[in-house]
Amino acid sequence: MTDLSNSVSIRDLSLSFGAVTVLQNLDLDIKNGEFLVLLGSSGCGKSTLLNCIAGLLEPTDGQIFIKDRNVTWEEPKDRGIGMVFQSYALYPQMTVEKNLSFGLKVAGMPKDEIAKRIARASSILQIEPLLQRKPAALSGGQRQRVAIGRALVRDVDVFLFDEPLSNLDAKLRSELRVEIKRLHQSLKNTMIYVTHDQIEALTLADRIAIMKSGVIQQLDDPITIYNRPKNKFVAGFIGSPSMNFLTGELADDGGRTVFRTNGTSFSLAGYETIEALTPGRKVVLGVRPEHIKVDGDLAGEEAHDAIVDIEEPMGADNLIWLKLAAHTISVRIGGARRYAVGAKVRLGFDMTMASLFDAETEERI
Ligand SMILES: Nc1ncnc2c1ncn2[C@@H]1O[C@H](COP(=O)(O)OP(=O)(O)OP(=O)(O)O)[C@@H](O)[C@H]1O
Repeated sequence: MTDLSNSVSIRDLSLSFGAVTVLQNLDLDIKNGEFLVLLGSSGCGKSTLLNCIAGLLEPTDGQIFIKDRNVTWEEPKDRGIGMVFQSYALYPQMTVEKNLSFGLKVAGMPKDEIAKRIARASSILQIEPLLQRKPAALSGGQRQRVAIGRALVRDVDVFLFDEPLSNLDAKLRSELRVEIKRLHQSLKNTMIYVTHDQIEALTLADRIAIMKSGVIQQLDDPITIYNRPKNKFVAGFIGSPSMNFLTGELADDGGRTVFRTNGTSFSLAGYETIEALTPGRKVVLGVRPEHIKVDGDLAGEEAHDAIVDIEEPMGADNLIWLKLAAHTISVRIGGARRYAVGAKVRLGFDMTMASLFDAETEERI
């Protein structure tokens, strides 16, 4: 049976650097074996939160529990965590093997146990052929594997990753991403992973915590975050190109409420039973590029006139940017379908997949 108790619990955590408050009264529970991604743009406080869990920063207030033990004031080495940084942080003068064994030796672990752990970690990470090399003779991807190995040999409860793939080129990044996922599937340890890369977050996470200005905006599984974003910030942060936002208002159209912008009306499928849809309310309609259909597939559906502005063919997909009244809209269609710039087309919005936000609070309706 899966153990659903918490691995890491953060209670009422606050941290300020002098007058600058980075985290304020933050609560977060991470389950045993969970892969939790802290996602947010630069400066939102995700590294600060990770460093508090690691014990590299002292919180101003609040508590941190790992496996039900209050570790708020414990040394990093006593917390049962292993940390992997963006910068690898390997000892340049030591071989890979020494880099892996050093911490264990200092802790007084018997030689044969150290050898066993290095053999296991280097087999999992496929770095056996590199053990006698020094870091300077390794590629970035290999160095990061060794850095992960150093956390692995310590046999920790919780792995903490701080943007571990940011220094690698795009191809290597996607390869190592798959390996980290595989590592989690086989080890089943709790992993907390900081990134600003939404693809890493969507592909790796069991749950994503999206942060803005030190506050968790939404904590959910990737599909929920993608399809039912809690507010306009989350909706716009996840998804590339970004969700289309149309500002307008609700209006009464012969007894049913519709969304109206620049004289165009959109029926609100899926929202029929929501009482908050008062005519006159200012709202923002959010629709992802893949939830808009173009021409052909529109038999009998509500359609809106638009003009093709720019085409961005991307191989498997074709991204087209269109002018719809005063709005610029992006639509993702199959790569084989091409449109001439200036072409007049008709768009169908899949309103069952759309999101409505209050224009003022930006919260989901
Ligand atoms: N020692 C410090 N003194 C003052 N302010 C700091 C200090 N360390 C971090 N900050 C501030 O705290 C905020 C959060 O920083 P943090 O590094 O946690 O952000 P982040 O989301 O991880 O961003 P990045 O991805 O750029 O690392 C930032 O505004 C930063 O300038």
